[in-house]
Amino acid sequence: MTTRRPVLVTGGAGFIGSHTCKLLSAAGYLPVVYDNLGRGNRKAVAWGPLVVGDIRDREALQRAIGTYKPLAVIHFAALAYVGESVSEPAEYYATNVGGTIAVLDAARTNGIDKVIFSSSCATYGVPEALPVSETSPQKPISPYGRSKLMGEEIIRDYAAAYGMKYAILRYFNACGADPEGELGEWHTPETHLIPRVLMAASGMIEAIEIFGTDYETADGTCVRDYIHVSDLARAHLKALMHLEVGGDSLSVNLGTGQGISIQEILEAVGRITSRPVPVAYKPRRPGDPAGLFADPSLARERLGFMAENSDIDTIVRTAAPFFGLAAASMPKAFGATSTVSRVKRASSGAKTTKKRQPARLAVVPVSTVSGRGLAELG
Ligand SMILES: O=c1ccn([C@@H]2O[C@H](COP(=O)(O)OP(=O)(O)O[C@H]3OC[C@@H](O)[C@H](O)[C@H]3O)[C@@H](O)[C@H]2O)c(=O)[nH]1
Repeated sequence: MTTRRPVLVTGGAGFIGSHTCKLLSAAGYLPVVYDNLGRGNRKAVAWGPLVVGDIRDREALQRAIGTYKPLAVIHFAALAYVGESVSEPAEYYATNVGGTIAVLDAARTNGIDKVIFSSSCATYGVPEALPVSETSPQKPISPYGRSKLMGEEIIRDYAAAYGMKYAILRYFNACGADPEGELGEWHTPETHLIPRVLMAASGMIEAIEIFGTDYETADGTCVRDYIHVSDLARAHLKALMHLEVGGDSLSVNLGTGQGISIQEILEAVGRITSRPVPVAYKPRRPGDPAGLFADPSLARERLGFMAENSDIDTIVRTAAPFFGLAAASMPKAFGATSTVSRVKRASSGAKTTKKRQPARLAVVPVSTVSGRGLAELG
């Protein structure tokens, strides 16, 4: 039996971390999860040991690294709610900046020279142009986004001074769930759009609140770049293998390059789950850019990474069972071609070029629904 090579995965009990651990294990690594379980889930740690510890606890980090001698650190652990970061900046800077420094110090003092860091499209703030490339100015507009940008800058300084190599991965909107049904998205509280739409479809919440229908987008709702968590996991594996063979440090976007509107997600959930989706229209949420999607070409060039399972049908079909919803039909195989193409735009206000199969359910477009009270889609 071959010995699996250990990798320390901070935040490995969380959404993206746990999916990455599953893939790391399949690829022959031993994911050693280091997580304080504050927002992670013990049950999501199934592919290697769990060390319960906080990233701000330098002694506990030293002990974990001393015990397992990982070849690299994948640093997911962070607080990641934009809104909460505005009301609790101290927590965000202590965890996301202070914790990152502690993780980097533990790595470098133990001779670990490979670090993969979870960054975010939130570091770009409101983009000046779309798609957002890595050369776009990073001007975050929330403490969360600033804490991630600070993490990036600290990693780059450490790499220059201490001979470390890094992969900084800027996620766009992570979503979906393990296609084998072993893992899902379970943030507490859940604030992200797709899980909340599924919660509304399953009756777990009264309605999905939609924040703004008057954006300068094709249908008035915000456009985002939703990338399947299994694609994100694969990008981490590629980044790790890139660093292991001596590849240079890199900072890349992880997105699909294509935007999809909230309205299109409502339609997809209604169609795929055959459930009505109660909607409550609300004013815009402060700090939301109208459109945000990635230029994904650098990740393709540097890592050979492209999103393969991030069409909206696959995202909804894999996420739905986690909310007690049966998808009307499951994908033939993970990676099956979507029946719904994504909306491609040169800018958030540009016209759409979409090719859709007719929805099985009558769907009420946002523009024809009263902006007040509850409306039902599907
Ligand atoms: O209940 C909801 C939730 C979200 N939304 C809208 O749906 C879109 C997506 O919102 P989400 O909260 O899921 O995701 P966001 O785009 O705000 O940020 C997400 O991606 C970037 C990461 O760095 C952040 O950590 C993550 O929260 C936004 O336009 C938001 O206003 C709703 O209309 N209703």
